[in-house]
Amino acid sequence: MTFDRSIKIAPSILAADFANFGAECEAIETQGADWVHVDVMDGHFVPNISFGPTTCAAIRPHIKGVMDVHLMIAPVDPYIDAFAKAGADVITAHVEAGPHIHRTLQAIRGAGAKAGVALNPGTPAAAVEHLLDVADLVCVMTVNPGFGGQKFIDMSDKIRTLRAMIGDRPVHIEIDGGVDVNTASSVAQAGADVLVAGSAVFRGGSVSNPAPYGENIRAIRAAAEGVYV
Ligand SMILES: O=C(CO)[C@@H](O)[C@H](O)COP(=O)(O)O
Repeated sequence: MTFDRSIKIAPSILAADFANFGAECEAIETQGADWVHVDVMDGHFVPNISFGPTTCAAIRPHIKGVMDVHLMIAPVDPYIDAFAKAGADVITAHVEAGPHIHRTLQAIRGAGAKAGVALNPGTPAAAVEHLLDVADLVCVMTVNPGFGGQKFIDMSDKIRTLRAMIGDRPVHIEIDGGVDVNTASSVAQAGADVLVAGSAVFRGGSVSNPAPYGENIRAIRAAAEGVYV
């Protein structure tokens, strides 16, 4: 995985057809997705249950690019190796998920993946200030995690603060929750480069009619890059 700050669209398969993950991953990549975002939920850290490392391993052969795994679980550390072995390129853990996030990020890198740290809407940017040398990505939640299709919460100030804090370090800023053609521009302007979008990408399409996925991805990308279509 090489680092750059260009806009990357990462569809969340939480909004895909759960009976057809492999084909859905292939469809979104064919339609222009840069990364595939995989939301892992445990029914404990967040009030919803999605899937685990076995599902990640099953979809891995259907993803040519980056598999971006967002762990909404606590504890995290006992499961890092399983997600790394499942083929995750990026593993993101929440700063709120345990007392030793620095150790967790080191363990993710030690397992051979890029290390991401996520911040819930109520957690300030300062929570990652001393983690930026052990992190490859900071994920700013723009919804309270647990469900797709929620209303976007404006975190522009936090994104700007993080962007300044990161400086020249090769650390991505990812935005997750409620990203669509209306919200992509403000988060990109504030300094985000990875935009996770679930419902706004999968809306209107299917594996047998994937063209809307491409239209949705292009529209979000254009909004983020400042060129409205
Ligand atoms: O992690 C989460 C929710 O917890 C997100 O990845 C959502 O799944 C994004 O979905 P939309 O808000 O784009 O529908």
